[in-house]
Amino acid sequence: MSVFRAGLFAGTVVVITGGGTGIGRALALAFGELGARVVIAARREGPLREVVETIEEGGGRARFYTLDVRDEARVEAVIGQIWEEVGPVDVLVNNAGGNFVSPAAAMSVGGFKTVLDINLVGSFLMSQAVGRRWLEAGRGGSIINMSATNAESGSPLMVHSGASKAGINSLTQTLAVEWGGAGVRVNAVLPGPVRTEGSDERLWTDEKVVKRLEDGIPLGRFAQPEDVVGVVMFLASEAGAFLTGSLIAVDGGERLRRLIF
Ligand SMILES: CCCCCCCCC/C=C/C(=O)SCCNC(=O)CCNC(=O)[C@H](O)C(C)(C)COP(=O)(O)OP(=O)(O)OC[C@H]1O[C@@H](n2cnc3c(N)ncnc32)[C@H](O)[C@@H]1OP(=O)(O)O
Ligand SMILES: NC(=O)C1=CN([C@@H]2O[C@H](COP(=O)(O)OP(=O)(O)OC[C@H]3O[C@@H](n4cnc5c(N)ncnc54)[C@H](OP(=O)(O)O)[C@@H]3O)[C@@H](O)[C@H]2O)C=CC1
Repeated sequence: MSVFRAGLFAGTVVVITGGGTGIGRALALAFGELGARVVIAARREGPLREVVETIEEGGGRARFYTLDVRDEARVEAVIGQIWEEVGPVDVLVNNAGGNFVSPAAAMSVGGFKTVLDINLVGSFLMSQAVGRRWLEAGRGGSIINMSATNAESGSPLMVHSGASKAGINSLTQTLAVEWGGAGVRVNAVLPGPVRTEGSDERLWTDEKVVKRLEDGIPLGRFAQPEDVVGVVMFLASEAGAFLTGSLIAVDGGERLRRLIF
């Protein structure tokens, strides 16, 4: 049961990239439960189809489109299709993301650019395709970018991810200012470590590291995808009507901890 009121997002079209797994999946299910028309988009059909079926089994409405957020032509085509087939988008959640652990000195420029392209360029392309249509139609909307706390701290072995998320924070603030007059709000959520399919496979593979990280989280546990949902709902709803350009950490206090004593 959601703490938000039933039907909060009825009549609202919400697009979530990377909505087939992890944080994006949790968001898709939550928006579906609150009445949104949920559109999820990522590369693999299997996880997307499962989420759409789960939402529909619960009485919600959802559909999926396959796309790579790095592919400008495909992004433009899919956003055009969504406008025609589902309706004008109200909320865009740029959640698709990639990361892997590598010492900076050993990372290929291809690896560095790959993560920049997915996280930063992908968020730009999606925001541009949706934002252009909002500006042309003279209607507002809400963009929520999935950043991370490594944007604001030194997180070794993630030089590509940290740089991309810092870029996302800047993108968030600039678009908030540039499009604010048109009624477009742009905010970012910064999770700390979260257990998800993608991160368990690539980042949190060593249980000793997980335990050490967990011991350093003031709220005493690792985040689950559901921990990120509430703040996104808040930002997407009328309760967030006067928030734009805000960067909100959701990390149980992890970023503040200094192990001195
Ligand atoms: C503590 C405080 C916490 C701080 C708080 C916590 C902050 C965490 C922040 C973020 C967390 C997350 O994002 S968790 C989300 C994790 N989920 C995901 O990553 C899902 C999507 N990921 C993917 O699809 C892949 O992993 C990814 C590599 C990113 C993209 O796949 P692609 O098929 O496009 O790319 P590929 O062709 O395989 O690879 C492209 C290039 O990258 C290189 N590459 C790929 N994997 C590599 C690896 N493991 N090590 C080295 N290099 C690698 C390849 O060699 C290629 O280099 P060249 O041959 O030289 O070109
Ligand atoms: N887990 C964590 O510890 C943290 C995660 N985050 C951020 O949260 C977001 C979600 O990550 P999380 O749920 O953990 O990871 P997941 O790997 O579970 O989810 C990432 C999703 O993004 C999609 N995706 C990846 N690359 C592309 C692409 N090029 N085009 C379209 N879709 C793509 C994937 O689907 P597919 O492979 O089918 O394309 C996948 O569904 C990311 O932006 C991540 O950086 C932030 C802080 C911490």
